[in-house]
Amino acid sequence: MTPAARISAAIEVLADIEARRRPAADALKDWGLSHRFAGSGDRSAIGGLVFDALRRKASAAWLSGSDAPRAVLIGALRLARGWDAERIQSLFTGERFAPEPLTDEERSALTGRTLEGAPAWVAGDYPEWLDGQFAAAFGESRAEELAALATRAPVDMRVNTLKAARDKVAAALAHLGVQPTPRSPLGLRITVGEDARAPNVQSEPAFQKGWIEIQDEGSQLAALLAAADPGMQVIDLCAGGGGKTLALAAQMDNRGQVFATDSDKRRLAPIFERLTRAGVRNVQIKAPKGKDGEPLADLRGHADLVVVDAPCTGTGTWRRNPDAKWRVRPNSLDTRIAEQAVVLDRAATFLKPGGRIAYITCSVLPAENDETVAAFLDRTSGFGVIPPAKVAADAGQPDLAAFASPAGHGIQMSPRRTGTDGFYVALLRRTA
Ligand SMILES: C[S@@+](CC[C@H](N)C(=O)[O-])C[C@H]1O[C@@H](n2cnc3c(N)ncnc32)[C@H](O)[C@@H]1O
Repeated sequence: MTPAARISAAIEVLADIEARRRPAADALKDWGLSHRFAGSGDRSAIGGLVFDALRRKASAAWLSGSDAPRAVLIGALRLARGWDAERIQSLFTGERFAPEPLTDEERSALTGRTLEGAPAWVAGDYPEWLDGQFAAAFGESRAEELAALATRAPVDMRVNTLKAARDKVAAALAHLGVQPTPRSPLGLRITVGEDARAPNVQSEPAFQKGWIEIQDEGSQLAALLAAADPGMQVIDLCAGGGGKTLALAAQMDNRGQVFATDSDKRRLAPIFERLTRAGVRNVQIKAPKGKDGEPLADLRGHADLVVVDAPCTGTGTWRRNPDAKWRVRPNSLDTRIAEQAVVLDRAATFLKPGGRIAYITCSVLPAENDETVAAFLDRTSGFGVIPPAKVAADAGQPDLAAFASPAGHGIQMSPRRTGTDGFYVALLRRTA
């Protein structure tokens, strides 16, 4: 397919997402199935265009003066890819498979309109109903913070220290242009280029040998801040596919024990193969036992550390999942907040005196970060917050102390602040 034909296809997919209110991944998959001539390069280029348009949907519509899929894509080519009117026009020729030529209005919008005077939710590309939450999180800099969350994320990997050192892995992946991550001592990063196409890291021998896991630097830092030491008894209560479990086991150098569980058995499925590939030997998977059964009942009062990588809205990962930001609804936020309370109350039952809960989300909303922690502390005696500066220093990341959350209970990362996804981490110690 020509570059122009890919743009026409992306407009078609955006129209389908809009008309049928369906997830972008489903619309892209269907498009691929009904256009079998398109190769994998075409499909990934079209996906890149669609995701760039979703990242900048509100600001692109503002610039173009219309929220029609074609207008949004034109605006996004300018905003996300820095294309000028001439370059855009060179592809909008109306020739075979190319989109129709730019109209006079489209051309004048491209050259004349700017984001000056746009409200924060337009400049920052987020749903207006979340403005109060972002104002509480970031104050006057919320448009800049959210604009950073609307950029493309790099591909980050965590080096598995059970099997390899970072230098060795960097040498093995030199052909992908990897660089060390700025903060995590375990991370390597590949910056994604203008065409938004990321290399297929999973097909690399280094991946297959278990030297690396794909994990955002913020997620790596969250695991480091949890400070699991060799020999500890650790519970990973929301283990899901095991991203944090693997990081904790490596930090513990395969010594001590990690008990990994999740309320949804299906989510645990990938973990078994991942543990084997990574050479992890100190993890026990505890599948959930129906509605009321507690698979960790014999660990009550025993754990040094319970990691709660909580269910959340995922606002901190909008760079990677831009579709999600236009799909999040007030009732889904309420549901997540209720789940967070349940999981924190459950976590508290496993700690021995002096033990800690690491409460982690990939969200930047105070409602599911500081406010969830504050509500837990209000209803639970015998717990206190470990000051973020101490948490940061103990994990060998003193610079993160500068990013304390608004109420000061945790550390709030973000693309603009820390160059990572928007992870939140609070450490709570059982004092009695
Ligand atoms: C953010 S995801 C976990 C991601 C995972 N830790 C990782 O690093 O790949 C949150 C998980 O919490 C689980 N969850 C939701 N409510 C729960 C509960 N009450 N107890 C345990 N797990 C729960 C969900 O099924 C989901 O897998």
